[in-house]
Amino acid sequence: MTEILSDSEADGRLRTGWTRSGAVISREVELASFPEAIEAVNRVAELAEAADHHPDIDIRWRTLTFRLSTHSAGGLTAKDFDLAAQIDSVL
Ligand SMILES: C[C@H](O)[C@H](O)[C@H]1CNC2=NC(N)=NC(=O)C2=N1
Repeated sequence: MTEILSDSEADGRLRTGWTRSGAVISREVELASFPEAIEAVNRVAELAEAADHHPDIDIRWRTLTFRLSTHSAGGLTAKDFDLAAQIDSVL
């Protein structure tokens, strides 16, 4: 069972570009074009499958929003911050 992080633990792990709202962390990013945004989504999808942890993804033309929370645990866990770091590495 993955442990839920306290608010202060979560804030301490928050990466630049990400914000926390309750039990969710999110990052918005604007790519150069719609096809580039879709390619970015595909890179994130590969990472998510490998990690068996999946972000909610909002696609609006070339702006993407990634939201992470560990639904099964009902809060933020290390899995969210690990995947956030991986997402950053492919954007
Ligand atoms: C069995 C499998 O580990 C779970 O269904 C995973 C899949 N991806 C997931 N992704 C996210 N964001 N939260 C989860 O709780 C979750 N659970």
